[in-house]
Amino acid sequence: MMKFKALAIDIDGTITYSDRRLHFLAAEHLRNLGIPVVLATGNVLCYAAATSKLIGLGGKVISENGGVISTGFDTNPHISESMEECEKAFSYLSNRFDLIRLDGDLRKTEIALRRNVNADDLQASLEGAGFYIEVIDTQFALHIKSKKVNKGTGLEKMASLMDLDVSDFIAIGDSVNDREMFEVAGYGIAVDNADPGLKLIADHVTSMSFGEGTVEALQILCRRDFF
Ligand SMILES: O=C(O)COP(=O)(O)O
Ligand SMILES: [Mg+2]
Repeated sequence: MMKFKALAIDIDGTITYSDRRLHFLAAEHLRNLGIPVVLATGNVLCYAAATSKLIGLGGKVISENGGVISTGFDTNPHISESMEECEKAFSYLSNRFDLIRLDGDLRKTEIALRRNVNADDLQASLEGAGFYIEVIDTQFALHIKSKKVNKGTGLEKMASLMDLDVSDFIAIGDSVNDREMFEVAGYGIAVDNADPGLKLIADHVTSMSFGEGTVEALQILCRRDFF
């Protein structure tokens, strides 16, 4: 059995309850795992970094769906150049839909929206408009994001910064924005509340949901010596 060297794990819907409250037992299991743990989220850097600090992890985070990557607290993040096209797509869509932006000016590389409109309708409206942009729904927010940037490209970048191969990682997640991370990691685990499409590409699906699913996954990984 190949030994994995690190874990990349989603935040919302994976180490939380359904209402985004942190699942303390999942956090404790992550803290005691004994290998590097990278938090990978669609949320902003300060959210990801604070979560890493409060859990007791080392500050390695992938935020904004791979757009902003940090290898530790108080280090300069790696920021993708994708906000300009997202802003153009947002302006184009704002003329057609009632869009409500989230996170104010905290976001550097993509735009998050309240889920008051349907992502598929926004995506359909962009077809033929010449944007290399996608609109995804994570069940927590809509994201207007570059197709060039995702948690998979973020994990590849993080792996190279950690002198690891991306296949050295196990990935755990719940949503459509975890797909590319599963595609590049060596092993992918979906919690039971996960998006059906993510479950189809996962190597394992837990029987439990949300944070309980992550506790179940980490117990299995440790019991079967995956690390
Ligand atoms: O920011 C979101 O929409 C969801 O965040 P997540 O990637 O941590 O689940
Ligand atoms: Mg999630």
